[in-house]
Amino acid sequence: MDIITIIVLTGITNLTFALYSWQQVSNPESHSACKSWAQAQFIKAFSFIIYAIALLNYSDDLRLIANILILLGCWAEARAYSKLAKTGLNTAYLFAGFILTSAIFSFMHFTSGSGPNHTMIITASVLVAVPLTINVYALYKLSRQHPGSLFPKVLVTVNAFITVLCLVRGTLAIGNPEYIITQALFTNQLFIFATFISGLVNGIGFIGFLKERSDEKLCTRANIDYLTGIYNRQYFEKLTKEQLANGGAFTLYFLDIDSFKSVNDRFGHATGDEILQRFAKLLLQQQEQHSGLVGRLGGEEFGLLLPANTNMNHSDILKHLCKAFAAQGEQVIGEPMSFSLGACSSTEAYTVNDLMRKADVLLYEAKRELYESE
Ligand SMILES: Nc1nc2c(ncn2[C@@H]2O[C@H](COP(=O)(O)OP(=O)(O)OP(=O)(O)O)[C@@H](O)[C@H]2O)c(=O)[nH]1
Repeated sequence: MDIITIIVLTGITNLTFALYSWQQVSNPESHSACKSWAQAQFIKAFSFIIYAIALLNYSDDLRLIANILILLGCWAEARAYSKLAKTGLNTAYLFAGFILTSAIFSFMHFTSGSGPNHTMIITASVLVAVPLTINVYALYKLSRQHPGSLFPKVLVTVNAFITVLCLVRGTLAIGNPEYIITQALFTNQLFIFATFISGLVNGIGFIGFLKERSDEKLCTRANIDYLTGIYNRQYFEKLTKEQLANGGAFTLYFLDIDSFKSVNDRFGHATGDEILQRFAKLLLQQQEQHSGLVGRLGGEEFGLLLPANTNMNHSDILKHLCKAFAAQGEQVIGEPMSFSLGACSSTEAYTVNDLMRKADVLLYEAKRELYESE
């Protein structure tokens, strides 16, 4: 296929990906890197179209502009991948990289003689390989962060491939005046075609990864209690059921904050919310320390599942929780807070419903005793 046709096709591919990811920017589940990536694709699409026009019109000035835009697009893409993988690479450094590579490119452009020539192929190939190497680094980090996902692996492979291809192309052009972009050399055509295919795979990989992440976020959100950030009743029940089905030995505790209505009535709903959040935080600490499981069952009622073989006695864990919650109450409302509990061991129930019902009955009895003693 003709080189200019492939360049135009590459531009159209970039434009399609740019429009798609730009549309995703408003999706609340989407990643902030989506916007940077869309910007990079717009710049690349524009630059390839300009490049094709420059070659058709034999315009050196347009070719310079197109090449600088290609460099900008590549650095913008490196910025998007750096954001995605949280490499910590500052945008200012990446922008400085763009300015430096553009300055080198412009200098080579004006000193290498008119028209497309092999010196410019060497220069462009080496300079574009710099942001591409940053892409490879960022995407390698991303694939380490998401070992279960195929998309970062595809992205790192395709970016590594195109980086090597750039360097091979640059090396082939050294000392070979025949090597000009418009020449129908097989390796030249192959390079342009490989760029097109890589751009295609790159876009599919990025969009696939974004989609996977947003699905994951939605799924997590559906399982999390909005106020406290811990599992909601439905998911807590599901995980408890799984533990029971797997023959796990544990005790399920139902914890209910005492006189919570009066906190709302006296100090306001926002203070009540804060108490709930602080209690959930204390429970989360127990989950982490003792490989347990916590969830908000509704209102001011929480579930805590502790494995039978914790490194600390269950009653000591609960005493510690009581003390910590009383202290939180002192801090927020100037009075100690307390909770009542009901418990059921996995050896005393066959189904999760049975387990929860037994814990609930004991919790109800504990509450009754509390009111009788007051
Ligand atoms: N601030 C706040 N209050 C909530 C939330 N969900 C439920 N509540 C309130 O929690 C209160 C629960 O009242 P009760 O069931 O009587 O609980 P209590 O006052 O702790 O009484 P006992 O459980 O019997 O000790 C109600 O006033 C609900 O409006 C929430 O998300 N935030």
